Amino acid sequence: MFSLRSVLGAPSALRQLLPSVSRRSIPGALSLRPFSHMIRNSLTRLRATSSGTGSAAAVTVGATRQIEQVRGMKTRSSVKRLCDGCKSQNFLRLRCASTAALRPSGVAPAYQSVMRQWEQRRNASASASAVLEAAAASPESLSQAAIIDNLDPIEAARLDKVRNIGIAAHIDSGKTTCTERVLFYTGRIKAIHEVRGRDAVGAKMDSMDLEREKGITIQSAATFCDWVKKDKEGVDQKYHINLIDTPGHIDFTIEVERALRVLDGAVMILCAVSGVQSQTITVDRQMRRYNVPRISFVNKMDRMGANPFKAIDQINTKLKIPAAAVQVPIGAEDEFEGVVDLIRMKALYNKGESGEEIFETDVIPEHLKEVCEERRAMLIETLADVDDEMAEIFLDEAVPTEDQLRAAIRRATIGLKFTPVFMGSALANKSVQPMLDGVVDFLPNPSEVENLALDQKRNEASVKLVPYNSLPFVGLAFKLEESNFGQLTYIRVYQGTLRKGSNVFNARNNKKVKVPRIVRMHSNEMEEVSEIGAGEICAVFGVECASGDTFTDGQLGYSMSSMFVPEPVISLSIKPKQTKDAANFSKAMARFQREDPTFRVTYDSESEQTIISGMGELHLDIYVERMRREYRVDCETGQPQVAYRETIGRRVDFDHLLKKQTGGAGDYARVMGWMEPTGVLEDNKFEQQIVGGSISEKFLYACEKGFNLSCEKGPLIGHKVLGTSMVINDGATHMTDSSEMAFKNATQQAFRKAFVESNPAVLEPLMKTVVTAPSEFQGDVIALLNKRGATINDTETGVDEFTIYADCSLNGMFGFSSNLRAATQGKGEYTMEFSHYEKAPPQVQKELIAKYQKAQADRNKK
Ligand SMILES: Nc1nc2c(ncn2[C@@H]2O[C@H](COP(=O)(O)OP(=O)(O)OP(=O)(O)O)[C@@H](O)[C@H]2O)c(=O)[nH]1
Repeated sequence: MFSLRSVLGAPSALRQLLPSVSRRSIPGALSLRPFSHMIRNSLTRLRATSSGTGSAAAVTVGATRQIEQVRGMKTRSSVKRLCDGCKSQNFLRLRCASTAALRPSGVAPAYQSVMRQWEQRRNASASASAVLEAAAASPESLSQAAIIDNLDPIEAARLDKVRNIGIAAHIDSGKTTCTERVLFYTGRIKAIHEVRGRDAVGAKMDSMDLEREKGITIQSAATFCDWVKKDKEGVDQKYHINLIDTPGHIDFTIEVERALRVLDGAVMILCAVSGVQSQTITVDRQMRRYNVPRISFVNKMDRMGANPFKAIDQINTKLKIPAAAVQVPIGAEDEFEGVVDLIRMKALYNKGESGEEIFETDVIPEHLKEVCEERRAMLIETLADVDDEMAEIFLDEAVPTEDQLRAAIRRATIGLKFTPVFMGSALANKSVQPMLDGVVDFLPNPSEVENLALDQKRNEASVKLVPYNSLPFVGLAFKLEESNFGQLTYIRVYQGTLRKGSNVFNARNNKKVKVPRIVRMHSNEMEEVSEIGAGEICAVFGVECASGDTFTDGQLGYSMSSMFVPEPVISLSIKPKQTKDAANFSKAMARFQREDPTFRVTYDSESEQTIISGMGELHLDIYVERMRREYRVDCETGQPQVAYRETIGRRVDFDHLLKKQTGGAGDYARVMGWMEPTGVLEDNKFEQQIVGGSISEKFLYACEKGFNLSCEKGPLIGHKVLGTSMVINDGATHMTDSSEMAFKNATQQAFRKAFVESNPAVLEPLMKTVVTAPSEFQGDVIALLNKRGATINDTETGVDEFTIYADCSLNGMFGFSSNLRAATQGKGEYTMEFSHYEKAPPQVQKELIAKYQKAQADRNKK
C-alpha cells in the first residue's frame, strides 16, 4: 500500500474525525464545513482504494490536488483567525488537527501557535494563582480569585464532601418518589412511603396536607443526608448532600427558580415514556439561567413503552445540551432488572425488599454486550466533542481509562457542556443508588462553582465568593416560611460561618440582626445546630428580611443578585365570607405575599375589592384553600381576571400646560416632549432631554414619578402600561406657582392625552400551552383548542399518546381543565406557561374598554 500518512498526515485521526466533523455544527459564526468537505473527498478516495477500486497513484494525485486546493483557499493567518474566533478549545483542536492533517506544512505552525497560546494562558493563570495566594490572608483584597484557585487543603477536603443539589422536572416525573428513595437509602428515613400511597402516610417531602391529598408538590422542601461511596482504594467516603425537591407545576415555578438560584447542581428527571416534556424545557431554561450543571435521570423504566434512548435523543435535540447514556438498561418495562454501568462495564442489580442493596457483577448479559459497546463508544465520542482531553484520547484512537472517562464527564458536566444520563425506576426501587453515585462523581462541590457578589464599597465591582469557613460571612436568604416559631428564613452560606447568637447585617438596609436559632431542615422537621459552614444550606429563626436579601458580617459591602421573579398573569377578587374573619384574612394575605413573590395582593380603591394575582388558576386556588385550612377563613372569590396590559400606538408630541389660579398659591407646570412605543412590549422608559434648565432637576424627578404612576394604571382599561416611552425636552416653570405636585400632575395629564391620541391597544397574555392525551382523543382535543381560538404550532404523535403545542390567549383558556378532562375521560393533561403579550382581538378590546368606561361612569354617578 502507498503511504497515506505522507499524503494526508494522520489518516487514523481523520477517519475518527470525519463523522463528527460532518455532523456537528460549530459554535459561533465558524463552520467546519469547508474543511470537512475536503476531508470527506479525500477519505472517499481512500476508502475506494482500500476496497480495491482505483489505484494508489490516483489517490495520491487526488489527495495532493486537495491539499493544493486548501492551500490556495486558506492562508495561515486566516486559519489562525478562525481558530481564535472559536470558543471551544476542543473544536479548535479538531479543526486544527484536521487542517494540519491535510496541510502539514502550511497549517501545522498555526495549530502549534494556537496550542502554545493555550499553554501560555494556562501557565499564566497558574502563576497568577501563586502570586495571589500570598494575599489570601487579606480576604477583602482581590485575592478572592486566587483563593479559589488554591483552596486550602483542609477546606478543600471538607468542601469536596459537600453537594448542594436540587431535583427538578416536569410534573409527575417522580421527583418526590425518587427523593423518598434517596432519603431511605441514605438512612434519613426508616421506611418508604409513596406519593398518594395506600398507607395514607405520604412521601416525606410532601409534608403539607394539601400536597398529600392532591399528590402534587406545592412547595419546595429541603433536606439533607449522607451518602457513603467507596473510593478507588475501596475506602468508604462520606458525602453530605443538601437536597431540595421542587414542584413540577408551572404555577409554582418560583419554587424551582429560587432553589436553582442557590444550588450547585441538579438532577433533571425525565419520564422514560414521555421523555422531554413542556416543563422539562422550562426547567432547562431555569438551569441555564443560573448556570446549574446537571445529571439526568430517566425514571419510570418499569412503565410500558419505556425508552431511555429516545429521552436521550430528545435531550440532545430539544434541550440542545450534549447528552449520552452512562448506563444501559437490563430489560425494560415490567422486566426491567437493573443497569449496566458503561464506565466500569459492570452490571448492577438491586437486592433486598426495598432495593437497598446493590449487587455488582462483571457478567454483562450476552444480548447487551454489543449495545453496551456501542453506547460506550457514543459516550466517548460525545465527550470528545466537548472536552479537550477526551478529544485528544479520541484522536489518538486510544481507549480511555475509567478514571479518564469519569474525569471527562465531571469536567464537561461542571462546565455546562454535557449531561450524563442515568436510568432506573424509583417506584420499583431500582437503580437509584447509582444515580446518587453520579451526584457525587459528576456534580460540583461548592468550591467548583463560581458565585459572585457585587462589592458596594468598590463601585459594585464583581467579587468571587470563597467558601472558606474562616472568611467573613456572606449568605443569601432565598426562601421565607411562616412557622409556629416565627419566620423561618432559608439561607445559603456562600462564605464564612454562620453562628448561633452572632450578629449579621442585611445588605439591603444595613440593619443588624441577631441569629437566635439555626436549624437544618428535613422537610417539615428541623435539627438544631450551633453553626453552619460555608457552602451549606440552613434555615434561621428570628431574622426578619425579604426573600433575596444578602446578609454579611457587616464589614463587607457585598450584595448578591436575587432570583428571577416572573410577573403574575391572572387575578381574582377575594373577600372573607364573614366580616369577623377580616383580621385573619389580612394576616394570611401578608404571610403568603411575604413567602411567595409571585403571589401579589392589591387593593382596588375604585371597586373596593382586594385582588390577588398569581401564576395560574391552580396557584390562586391553592392559596384560597390554604386560607380555609390554615386560617379558618372561608372566602368568596370573583371570576378570574386576565392581567391585561395597555400600550401606546404611535409617536405623539405633547405640549401641556397646567395652570390654576384659584386665589392664594396657584399651580403652574408646562411639559413638552413626545411619547412613542419603545419597540418591545416590556418595560416603559422615561427620559429627559432638557437643555438650558427650563425644568429643574427636582421637578423632572416629579415628572418621572408622574410617568410611573400613569404606567401603573393605563387610560384605556385601568391596567398596567407596557412598551411606552416618554421624553420631556422642554417646559416652563413659574417662580411661585410651580411645585413638584404640579409637575407630577401635568405629566400625568400629558401622558393621558398623548396616549389616548396615539391609537393605543389593549394587550393580552399569550400562553404556551402543551396538551398530552391518549391518541384516540386527538380529534376531540384539537376541536377543543380550535374552539378556544388557539394557534396549534406543532403536534407530536407517540406510540399511544400525542402532544400538541399551541399558543392560546389566557382569556380563552379559563375552565379548559374541566373541558379537557371531560373530552379525554380524565386522561388528558395540559400545562400552560406565560409566553408574551400580544394585542387582544379588536372585539375583545372594544368590549373591555366599554366595560371599563361604564364602570367609571357608574362610579362617578354614585
Ligand atoms: N411506574 C412508575 N411510576 C412512578 C415512578 N416514579 C414515580 N411514579 C409515580 O408517578 C406519580 C408522580 O410521582 P411524584 O413522585 O409525585 O412526581 P413528582 O415529579 O414529584 O410530582 P410533582 O412534584 O407534583 O410534579 C406517582 O403516582 C408515583 O407513584 C416509577 O419509577 N415508575
